[in-house]
Amino acid sequence: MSGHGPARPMSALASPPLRGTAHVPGDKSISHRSLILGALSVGETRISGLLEGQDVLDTAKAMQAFGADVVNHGGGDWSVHGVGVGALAEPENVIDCGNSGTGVRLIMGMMATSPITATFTGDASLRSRPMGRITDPLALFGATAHGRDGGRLPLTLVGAANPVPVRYTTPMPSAQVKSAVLLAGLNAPGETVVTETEATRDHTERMLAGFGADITVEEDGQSRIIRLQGQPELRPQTIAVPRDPSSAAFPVCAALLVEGSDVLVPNIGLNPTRAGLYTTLKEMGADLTFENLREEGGEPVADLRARFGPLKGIEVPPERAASMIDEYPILSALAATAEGKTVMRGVKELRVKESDRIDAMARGLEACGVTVEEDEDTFIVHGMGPGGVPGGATCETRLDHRIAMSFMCLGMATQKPVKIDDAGAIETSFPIFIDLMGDLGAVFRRENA
Ligand SMILES: O=C(O)C1=C[C@@H](OP(=O)(O)O)[C@@H](O)[C@H](O)C1
Ligand SMILES: C=C(OP(=O)(O)O)C(=O)O
Repeated sequence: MSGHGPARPMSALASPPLRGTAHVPGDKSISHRSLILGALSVGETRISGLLEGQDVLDTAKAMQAFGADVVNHGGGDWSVHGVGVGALAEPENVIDCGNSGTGVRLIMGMMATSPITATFTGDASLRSRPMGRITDPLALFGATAHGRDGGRLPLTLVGAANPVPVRYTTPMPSAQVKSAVLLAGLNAPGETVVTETEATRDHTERMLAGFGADITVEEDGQSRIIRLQGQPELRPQTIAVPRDPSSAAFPVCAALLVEGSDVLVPNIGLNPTRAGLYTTLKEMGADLTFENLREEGGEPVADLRARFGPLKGIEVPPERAASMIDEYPILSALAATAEGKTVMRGVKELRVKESDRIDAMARGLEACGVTVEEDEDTFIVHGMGPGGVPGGATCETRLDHRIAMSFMCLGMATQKPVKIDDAGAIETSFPIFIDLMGDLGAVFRRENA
């Protein structure tokens, strides 16, 4: 969907202690990949716990356009009858990936080595995001992209008729770039090798192995070399999607923000390539426990319990950035209520997300009375202590779900309410956010546009 209708302003008021259990939705990264790999397997892939956020629904629709049969059985249960590697149909219309960088970038990778052409677009946020980071490596396989200035959407990708395998080192830490190259490598004859110098989320590698691809990963510290043999026959799978640690971050951090809170967030995927926020919170002194640590579907899972308590500002090291890249907005909101400053280094990738997240958080926090400092790659928040943030501002959300949810959480613990100009983007990743937080005790108020 390339837009979400009229703006929906909303305010967060001071909250009583948050109490209860928060069942957050399925992991967004794994949900996209389940649909895409399902479409590339011959036969039926069954998925339970799929995230039914708009980003993933747009990917489901795209898979239909490429020839897969995607069925929603209700209650998070979906099935995909795939066409197989190398057998994608040419879409009859433009593929609209809405707000989703993951969706459009992985799908471009998926089709780049098939002899078909597709045109991609998205909402104003997605149309502003760089796609050259994907189309450059896809050109090495033989695909051709015709996009707007800077490789932006709308963009037409002409898949390679005679693809060749590729060796590629990702120039920035990006699981989307790595995954696009691996998905393209699936239909290239021979071995495609992707090297990353900083480890990023590894769901694509894990899931490709699960679907029967011949893939190996050699790790050397932070650096990883991934080798994939092209043209496998992928086997359909039964997938139980773990709950999303990036969504769990909101009820967890809200509990750490609001005095007297005690919240349980069960069944959270804690893949080490995703869990950097939780390490950071512990370093800040958070009362956070991991109960029932176990393994489910090849991913580590635990029940998180967060209780309010004093937090101190810390330095978050740059090498941790990839493992918590989507959590910096909520961390910066939380940091505003800690004692002392929180320094986040190595975070320039935040500038090319759904919005420039450093700028969006900086301007909103300043409007709420918080002192911040920034340069291209660093963000510093000066904490004002529990109850110390004035609030009383309207924060721009810029079509960015994580900015919207971060300011809604901050407003639960500010002296005056915090208003956001539009809650609409929250639907992309966490459609039940408002109700779930309300059930824990949060007080949100819809405002007039
Ligand atoms: O591969 C993925 O599922 C994702 C990778 C990350 O993006 P980058 O690859 O651009 O860092 C992350 O921000 C996004 O929410 C999901
Ligand atoms: C960056 C994000 O998503 P995407 O890149 O898929 O739009 C996110 O969910 O925070």
